[in-house]
Amino acid sequence: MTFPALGLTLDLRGMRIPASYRERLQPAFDRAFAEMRALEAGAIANPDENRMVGHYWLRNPDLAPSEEIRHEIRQTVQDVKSFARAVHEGAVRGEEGPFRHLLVIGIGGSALGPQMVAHALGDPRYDRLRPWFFDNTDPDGMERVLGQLGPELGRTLCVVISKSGGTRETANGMYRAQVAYAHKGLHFARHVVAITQRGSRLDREAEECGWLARFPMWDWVGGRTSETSAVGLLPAALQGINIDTLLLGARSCDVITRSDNVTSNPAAALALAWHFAGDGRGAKDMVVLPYKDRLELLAKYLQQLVMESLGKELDRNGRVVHQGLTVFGNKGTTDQHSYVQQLRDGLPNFFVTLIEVLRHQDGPPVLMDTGVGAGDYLHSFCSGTARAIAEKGRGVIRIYVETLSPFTIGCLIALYERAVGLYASLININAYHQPGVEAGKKASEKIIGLENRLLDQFRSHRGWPWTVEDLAARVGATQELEEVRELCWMLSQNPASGIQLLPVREHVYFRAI
Ligand SMILES: O=P(O)(O)OC[C@H]1O[C@](O)(CO)[C@@H](O)[C@@H]1O
Repeated sequence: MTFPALGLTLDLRGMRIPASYRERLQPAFDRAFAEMRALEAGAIANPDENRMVGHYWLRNPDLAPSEEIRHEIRQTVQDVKSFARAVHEGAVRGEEGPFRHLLVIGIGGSALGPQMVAHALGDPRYDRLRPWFFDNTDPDGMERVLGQLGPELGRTLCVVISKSGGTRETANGMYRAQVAYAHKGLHFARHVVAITQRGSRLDREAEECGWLARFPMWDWVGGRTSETSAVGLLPAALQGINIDTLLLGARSCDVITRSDNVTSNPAAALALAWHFAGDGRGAKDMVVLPYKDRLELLAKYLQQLVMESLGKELDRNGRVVHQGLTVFGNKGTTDQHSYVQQLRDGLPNFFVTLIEVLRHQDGPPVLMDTGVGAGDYLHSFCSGTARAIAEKGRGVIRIYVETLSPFTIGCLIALYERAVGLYASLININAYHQPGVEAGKKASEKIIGLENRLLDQFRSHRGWPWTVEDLAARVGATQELEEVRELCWMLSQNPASGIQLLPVREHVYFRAI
């Protein structure tokens, strides 16, 4: 199927989907289309959290169910653009001059979209602000970024993004940044904006401390579908990317993927292909291989969009189903020299999506010694790999986009958002909550609590050599012996903790020095 208005072609012939399979799924598709219509009209499509699901409104506010929401969306886009303009013109500037760098602090849906878009559309040679990211609580990762920013911190604008406003990794990133500014005698508040829900902890801090600006997130936008909200738009606009065109790409794709006809709706066709490949149970993994360096982070972005949405224990009727669709991939042709060997000859537990950008570069190509350009090779490897994999009976989806631009990126984002939503309806799961993520968060809080109790114990008995068992007993954690052992080991490997490991014959002791 070719969509000239999108500059996009989807070729599913390599999936060999029998017409009878589509016909069998037609009633499920009819339901999925009806559910999608209801979702776009403002139904509580995320009943577990009692929320509407409104990412499609972000690029077409007229669709939103109330005037208040329509106004907020429009106003936010205006505010994003005015703020970015003021930054670019130097009207809003850092304490040491006009902003030249952008440090985005966020995680998951509050980082992956901005990272993917920055990588796809930016260029350090021309970016208005150069983007950097804290997307983890890894101190070494943060130091590496700060080290590179070095003397430029006073010309670095931080964008702290957290829908909930309470995500620990993001709070740590923000705290580390605050310390860095303070260390240089700079005021953090004059170099930072927040994107979060009104009234969240982050929002309150931003307001109380007089940050440069605050932009809203809403409970009806999920993190993994937030690229067309301020979460994605503000970093992109600051970098100098045309966000109107990105929104237009998403809106144009929405128009086409709103069709009720599976054979002419690329998102529905993708959902059909995923269903066929994995028998509606995710039995086959989805390998995403864009043949384009700039799209290297697309698979990582789609990994969250697809796996956090579809990886669910229960269906919407509360039955245990253990659903999901595993996504991985980096970029072609590079991956051909890595795991593609297995794709052709090994376990047939996957289907592959090859994404090709037909225009290779803006300027004229440098011809290779063979008389053609490097991009011609990129095409030949993509096409050759598609054939080689298909020859072995493995499923191949091909997506062609004419050029890589803000329009195309908006279009790809919208295409996959809709495909995920339709597929979730087909398999009867709620794509818009993520109950599983909470378990890990709660467990980690307990471990931090245990670490604090251990440190208190160590500090109140400096020099005393403890066995793990004795320590666990002293802090009331005899049931968590493994956690105590891991913590002591981890602390002893970080000299700043002041905890030492003392091997004495066959025993291991730990002590505070
Ligand atoms: O934007 P927040 O609230 O900081 O959350 C970040 C990410 O964390 C998650 O809730 C999962 O932990 C994602 O769904 C979300 O994108």
